[in-house]
Amino acid sequence: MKKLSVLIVEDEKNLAHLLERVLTKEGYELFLAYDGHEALEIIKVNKIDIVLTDIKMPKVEGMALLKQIKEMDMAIEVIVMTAFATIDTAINALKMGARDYIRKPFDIEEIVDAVHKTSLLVKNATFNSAEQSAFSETLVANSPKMKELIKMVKKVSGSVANIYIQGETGVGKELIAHAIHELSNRRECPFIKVNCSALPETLLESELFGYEKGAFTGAFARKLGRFELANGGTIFLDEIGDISPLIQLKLLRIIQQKELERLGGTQTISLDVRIITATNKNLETLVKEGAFREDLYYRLNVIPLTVPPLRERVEDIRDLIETFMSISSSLYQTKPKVIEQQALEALVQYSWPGNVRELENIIERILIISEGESIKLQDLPPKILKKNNVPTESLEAYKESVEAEVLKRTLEHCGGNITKAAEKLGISRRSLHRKINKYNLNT
Ligand SMILES: Nc1ncnc2c1ncn2[C@@H]1O[C@H](COP(=O)(O)OP(=O)(O)OP(=O)(O)O)[C@@H](O)[C@H]1O
Repeated sequence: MKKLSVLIVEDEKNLAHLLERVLTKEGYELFLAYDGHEALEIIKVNKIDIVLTDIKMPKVEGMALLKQIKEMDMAIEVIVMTAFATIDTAINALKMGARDYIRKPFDIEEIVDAVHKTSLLVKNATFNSAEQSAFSETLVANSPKMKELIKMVKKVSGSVANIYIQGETGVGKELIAHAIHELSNRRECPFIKVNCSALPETLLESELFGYEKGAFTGAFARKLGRFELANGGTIFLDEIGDISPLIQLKLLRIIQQKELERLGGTQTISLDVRIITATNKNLETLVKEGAFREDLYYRLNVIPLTVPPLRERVEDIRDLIETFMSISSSLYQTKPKVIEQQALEALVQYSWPGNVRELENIIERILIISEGESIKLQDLPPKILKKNNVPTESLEAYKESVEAEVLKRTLEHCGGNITKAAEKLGISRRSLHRKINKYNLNT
């Protein structure tokens, strides 16, 4: 973590240098000013976290300095030092926003303690605002339905209860699960995601619960399971509706006993993991059909959350476009485009079966292939234009134009290196060669 910076404002040079030496040793980055003017100049051009200032000083007096610092940046914490400490000056300083005051003469330890205490506050504030902005910058939630959901997310993030997130494919279930973790007091521990539908039963079992060396043929070394890795934090089990009866039973045991044993192991490991599950299937129906254990369903579904489909929150579309435009344009190093009203209206009318992920993909493609500075109706894919009666090229021609453009950009990005480009595109070198010939990209 970056060192916190402390500015000492003190006209007694010997004292200023003594404080500088001691606080540097304590791990702070130090700045020195011998009067208030100098202090303000330093604050203007440097990122200062804590100011330690004398009250009686030439030029700008300590109280006036405190006022100006707070006007410049409320987040800077100020500790005042004074030889004339009456209760009144102390109270005034605190009223004006000082964090602490210290009476002169003081022990050096007193100053170090006060700076340490204040630095904890600074670190917490920085951390919280970083989390907060990470949360709000990436997660668009302006529609009434999303605002309601976010309200719930904030409410439940503080509890330890298991959460079950429902919602169609691509609505943002994982993003919400992550937000819950980031807003909880588990944020400093891991957030571990497992896609339960991606692995066959035995692999999923060892992935989740881990195994000891020799537990089965091929278990050459101990492997820690995802539950163990998530200890203290959150595990996000995506596509939970797809887990087999055996895994359902093991999961139920873990939730009940709050401990696990690795496969082939005898040691019991205590677990403190919050479980967030998600699925775009209807888990209740699976329970009714006997495919999912009812007792497990109730354990997982302590707090149910539903992420609404995009068609029910079209108010978010404009901001989502802006978010994806800015992500993609920095990825492809191109200028972001603005959306024209007609095009926005067409997007609002579309049904969005693939939800936010589908919008994300469309914006990425438009940024790559469309030429103008803005997104026009004609730039939208045929499936969206169909409803708007806009004549357009055939689907095949459209697909090919996208493919050619993606290949061209990737090749450029990889400096013409076929192996790298093929790897990036997830296709074989042979197939890339064929496409290069097809689209005449050699020249
Ligand atoms: N509200 C939102 N604001 C910004 N981006 C979003 C929002 N919702 C979803 N996204 C983005 O859309 C994409 C799909 O979201 P995510 O993977 O969270 O959906 P999901 O519901 O978990 O999907 P699946 O059903 O396939 O598991 C991600 O890239 C995510 O960052």
